[in-house]
Amino acid sequence: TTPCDRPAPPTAGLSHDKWEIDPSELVLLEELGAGQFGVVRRGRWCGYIDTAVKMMKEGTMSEDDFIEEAKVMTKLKHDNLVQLYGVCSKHRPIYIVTEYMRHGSLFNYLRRTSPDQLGPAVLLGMCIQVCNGMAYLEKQNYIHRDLAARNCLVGDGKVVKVADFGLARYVLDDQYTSSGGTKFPIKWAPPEVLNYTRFSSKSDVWAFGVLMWEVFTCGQVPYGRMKNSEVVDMVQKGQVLEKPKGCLNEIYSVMRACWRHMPDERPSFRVLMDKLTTIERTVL
Ligand SMILES: CN1CCN(C(=O)c2ccc(Nc3nc(-c4cccc(NC(=O)c5ccc(C(C)(C)C)cc5)c4)cn4ccnc34)cc2)CC1
Repeated sequence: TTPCDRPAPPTAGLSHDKWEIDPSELVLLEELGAGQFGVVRRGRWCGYIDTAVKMMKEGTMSEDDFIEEAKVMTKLKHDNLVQLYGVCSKHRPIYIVTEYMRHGSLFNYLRRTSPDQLGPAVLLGMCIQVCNGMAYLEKQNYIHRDLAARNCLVGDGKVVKVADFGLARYVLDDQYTSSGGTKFPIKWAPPEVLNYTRFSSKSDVWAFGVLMWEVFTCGQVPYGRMKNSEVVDMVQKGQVLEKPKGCLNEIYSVMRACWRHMPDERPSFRVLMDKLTTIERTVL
């Protein structure tokens, strides 16, 4: 069903798949950047809804599998998830249409915003918002597979939302999908993913710990300029990221809990929400 106020034709309910967007309802505007799949542009839908439109470069993703999954993704609704509005899949390249987030990725926002605007309370608030979105995905038994500050987005009023959840499953580039590949997000991966590619909500928790480190360092790159192979050795040996400068011990302890070697010993996102909101309420 289209939000364009034109009354949908009587057959719409039957033939029209509600996750399918009619490209004639979309006006494409400026380019926002390029990612794993190609160009992303801002768009206007039905003349009034701001959107981000990923134009999927041919051969970069398994399109039919993704279009099947899009039906499920459009049902995932939470204030801290970037909402998938739908897809334009009747032409090539296919478009993935989501809500628009005006300030871009959390990673770039942290690096470009002056530190006085990023006090501990603001940084903790950002982590809590990501944790909230991830706790909803965990409850839906939905694994992100590439949680990182680059895959979270910032909107009006410093709202932070998790983007591109589950999309990693449809990338065809094996430099990205295999843990030995040059584009695999090694620095956000726990031992069981490095060794067995075993993804779970507990591997998302490990990545969330690294995201917390990215936030409390205001956008530094984890493990600096270390090579992927050196990071793998370090993680296998149980060495983890150091406490960011000025980061409260209570907050660093939560990061450390996310980096426990055994997945089952890591807290769930539900438990992380309680830990982080308790710190916010009592310490900050
Ligand atoms: C004042 N500043 C000026 C500069 N600036 C911007 O240009 C800017 C403003 C808004 C932006 N918003 C969005 N940008 C994007 C965007 C832009 C470029 C690339 C991407 N990401 C991708 O294309 C992408 C991400 C992840 C993945 C895998 C599957 C690997 C996980 C594959 C592909 C997203 C998506 N969005 C979804 C909702 N809102 C946005 C992005 C950039 C930010 C504000």
